[in-house]
Amino acid sequence: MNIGLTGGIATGKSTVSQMLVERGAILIDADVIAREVMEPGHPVLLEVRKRFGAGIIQEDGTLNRKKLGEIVFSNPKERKVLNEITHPAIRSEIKMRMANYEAAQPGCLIVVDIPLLYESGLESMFEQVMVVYVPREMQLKRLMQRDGLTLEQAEARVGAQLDIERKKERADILVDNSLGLDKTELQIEDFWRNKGL
Ligand SMILES: CC(C)(COP(=O)(O)OP(=O)(O)OC[C@H]1O[C@@H](n2cnc3c(N)ncnc32)[C@H](O)[C@@H]1O)[C@@H](O)C(=O)NCCC(=O)NCCS
Ligand SMILES: Nc1ncnc2c1ncn2[C@@H]1O[C@H](COP(=O)(O)OP(=O)(O)OP(=O)(O)O)[C@@H](O)[C@H]1O
Repeated sequence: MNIGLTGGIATGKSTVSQMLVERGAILIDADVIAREVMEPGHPVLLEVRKRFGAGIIQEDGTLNRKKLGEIVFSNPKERKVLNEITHPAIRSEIKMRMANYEAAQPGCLIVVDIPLLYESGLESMFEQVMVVYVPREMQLKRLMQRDGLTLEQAEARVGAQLDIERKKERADILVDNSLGLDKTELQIEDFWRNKGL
C-alpha cells in the first residue's frame, strides 16, 4: 500500500511524515533524493553546472544551494530548466525505491513525500494522495521563521508552487496542520487506524 504526501513548502510535510514513520510507515523523501542527485560526481550535477555555469559550484565541488536557489526561485524560465534536468532522475529513483520496498515489505505503508507532486502530475503513481494544509499566511510565517527568510524571499518560494488552496481541493486525504501538533497527531492516528478499510 502506498500514499503520496504533499502540501506546500513549510506546511508540515516532514512533521506529518515523521508521525507516520513513528507508526511503522516506510518513508521515501523526494527532497533527500533531490540532494543525492546534486552530490559531486553525479551526472545530474554535471548537467546543472553545464547549464548554470561553474559559478554555482563551490570550491570544494559541492553545489552552492543558496546561489542556485536565488536564481531559480526568482525566475520561472530558469526554474523550468532546472526541473527538466533534475526531475526525471528524481522520479525514476522514487519508482525504483517504491518497487524495492513493495517487494521486500509487502503490506507495509509506503509514504512518498513529494513537494511538487501535483505540479509534476504524479498522482497516478499513488493509491491516494495526502495533502498537509495550512492557510497561505501561516505558511509564509512558518517558512520565514524556520529558514530565516524575508517576506519577499518566502513569497518567491511559495509562488513557485501550485497554490495550497488548489492542492487542498484535490486531496484524497486532507490533514489540517494549522492548529497545535496534538491536533495534527489526532488526525494521523485516525488515518492510521482506518487505513486498511
Ligand atoms: C534550488 C535548490 C538548489 C535550493 O536548495 P535549498 O537548500 O535552498 O532548498 P531545499 O532543496 O531544501 O528545498 C526546500 C523546498 O523548496 C521547494 N522547492 C525546491 N525546488 C523547487 C522547485 N524546483 N520548484 C518549486 N519548489 C521547489 C520544495 O518545497 C522544497 O521542499 C534545490 O531546491 C533544488 O535542487 N531544487 C531542484 C530539485 C527539486 O525540484 N526539488 C524539489 C522537489 S523534489
Ligand atoms: N502544527 C504546527 N504548529 C506549529 N508549528 C508547526 C506545526 N507543524 C509544523 N510546524 C513548524 O513549521 C515549520 C514547517 O514544518 P515542516 O518542516 O514539517 O514543513 P515541510 O512541509 O516539510 O517543509 P519543506 O517543504 O520545506 O520540506 C517547521 O519549523 C515546523 O517545526
